[in-house]
Amino acid sequence: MALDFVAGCIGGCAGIIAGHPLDTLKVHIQSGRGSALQCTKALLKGGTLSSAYRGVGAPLGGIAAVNAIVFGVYGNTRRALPNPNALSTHAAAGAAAGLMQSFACSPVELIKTRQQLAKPGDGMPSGAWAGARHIVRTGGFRALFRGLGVTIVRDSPALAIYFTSYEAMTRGDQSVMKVFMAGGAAGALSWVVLYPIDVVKSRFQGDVVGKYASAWDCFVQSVRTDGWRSMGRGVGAVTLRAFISNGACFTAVVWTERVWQRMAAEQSVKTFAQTTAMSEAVCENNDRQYDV
Ligand SMILES: NC(=[NH2+])NCCC[C@H](N)C(=O)O
Repeated sequence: MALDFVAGCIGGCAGIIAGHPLDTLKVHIQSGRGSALQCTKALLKGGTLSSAYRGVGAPLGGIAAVNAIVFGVYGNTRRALPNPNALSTHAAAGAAAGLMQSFACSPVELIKTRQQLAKPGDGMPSGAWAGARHIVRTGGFRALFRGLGVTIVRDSPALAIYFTSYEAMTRGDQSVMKVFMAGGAAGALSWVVLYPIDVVKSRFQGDVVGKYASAWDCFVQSVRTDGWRSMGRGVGAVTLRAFISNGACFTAVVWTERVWQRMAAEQSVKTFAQTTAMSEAVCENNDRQYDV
């Protein structure tokens, strides 16, 4: 359990760091800032590491909470179901995890999205906590949960697909290359299938002026003004991001598990040696005392 959590956190951080610049590109394309090429050029103009990582604080800071929920709910649901190894069980446990993590993930992504889209002079501070406080101050506590419903609709099926496809691809051999490829493919699949929902979510959460009354209204208005094609815009960026990010994530998870297990094994060898040395000392002492 503790291992799942530590590995999940290290993996999550690796995934975020590897994927954030492409995530920002995705959000810009989704929000209608231009084509993939135009947005890439505009973002590269920023040119610094700090502009590439603007908005990374909230996901990085929130990953512990999000992954505690994801891996906790996923593991416990799996074990509670009658057949923990069936693919359908992985799917059900993934869906449950996706539902529960949305309550943490949605506000985290709201702060991230607002910071990624912020322009100078918007008054949006760059730190994660300052960003949260700004949102609460300007829109009340409820504003922090704008987009919760659409996050649930995206992430329950997404995490079912994610865990089921990863499991199906890694049965048997777990070499680093295979883990990276399977993690990447599972991540990419989980994003591509539900992509239009993510477009609506980014647009809805990025809307600071209250243009959209609800996520549904955001969908209707977006299709009406920007056409159906707007629902697929940015899918290239998201696929690349998801592949790199989730490949890195699962590789770090498996690496952490291996290091942990090796440390645990070394520890038990040490404990065994200590116990043996101790009992030998006791024997010797007895021998001396009783003169045998
Ligand atoms: N569509 C999803 N939410 N898929 C689950 C993958 C989550 C993973 N942390 C990522 O950001 O890629």
